[in-house]
Amino acid sequence: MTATAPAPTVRDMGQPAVHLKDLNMVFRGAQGDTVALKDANLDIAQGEFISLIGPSGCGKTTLLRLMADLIKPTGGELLVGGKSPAQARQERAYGYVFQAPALLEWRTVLNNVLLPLDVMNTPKATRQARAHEMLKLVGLEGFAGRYPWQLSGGMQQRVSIARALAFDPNLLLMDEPFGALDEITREHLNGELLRLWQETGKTGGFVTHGISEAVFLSTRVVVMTSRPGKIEGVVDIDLPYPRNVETRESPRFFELATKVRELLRRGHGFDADD
Ligand SMILES: Nc1ncnc2c1ncn2[C@@H]1O[C@H](COP(=O)(O)OP(=O)(O)OP(=O)(O)O)[C@@H](O)[C@H]1O
Repeated sequence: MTATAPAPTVRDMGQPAVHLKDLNMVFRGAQGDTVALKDANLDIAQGEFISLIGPSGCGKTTLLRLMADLIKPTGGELLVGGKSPAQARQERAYGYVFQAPALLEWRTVLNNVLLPLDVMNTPKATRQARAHEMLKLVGLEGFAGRYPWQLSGGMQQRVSIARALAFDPNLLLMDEPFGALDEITREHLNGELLRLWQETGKTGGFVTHGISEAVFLSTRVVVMTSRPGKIEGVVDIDLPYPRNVETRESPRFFELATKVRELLRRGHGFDADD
């Protein structure tokens, strides 16, 4: 399905959804220190969709994990919705989707989506309705009774997204959710994710290796480089909505993809002619 909802209102410059100021993350190890993130500065506005792109090891997952309070920064400032990541986590301000679907094989699709609601003891009367609503949102209402192993990889990731949205978080963090899928399935799911983002008005943080995917989905693409991991540049994606197959074939799409590619090449130390 292609996105048909009206363009979202982004860049609400009130309280940023995420605020990074000189953020640093150094992993200390027996073999020496790894500077996974150096002096990162970024504000993500409410309702934006930001992609993080860059070579392997440049700190994309680290940045996402910091936002999700899965690890603590070694320096700098990080606020999620104006609060510390720990507080944001307690208040269920974000949902997290991992690279692999991470579903419980012995629970049905519905019960996987219900899991966080069960754990948090959400009132029983609303739990089921909420889980069904989320499955509908990701286009899987007919699969509630199936088990994860009966679904394709793409469908499993949609269940993961439904589960991450169960608490109605403001921020949806996704770490290469479609990385293992074939190109056409990924393009289809990009369209679905864009629709979902527009329908829900969530703020999106998305890690990817795909330039097309990043440009198609995002309001801005954050290009990162490695050794040490840092933000090399940010590309504004001014493609109109709705975005669809034609969007990917438009001259502006190619211009923006080229811009992202040039920043990536600069980060790699390649010249334009290499
Ligand atoms: N828990 C950890 N302990 C030690 N080093 C770590 C840890 N997590 C990440 N690193 C190191 O930090 C750097 C950044 O890793 P990160 O996983 O954030 O990169 P990435 O950009 O997401 O890579 P990829 O695209 O391959 O997933 C790497 O050099 C990695 O080895």
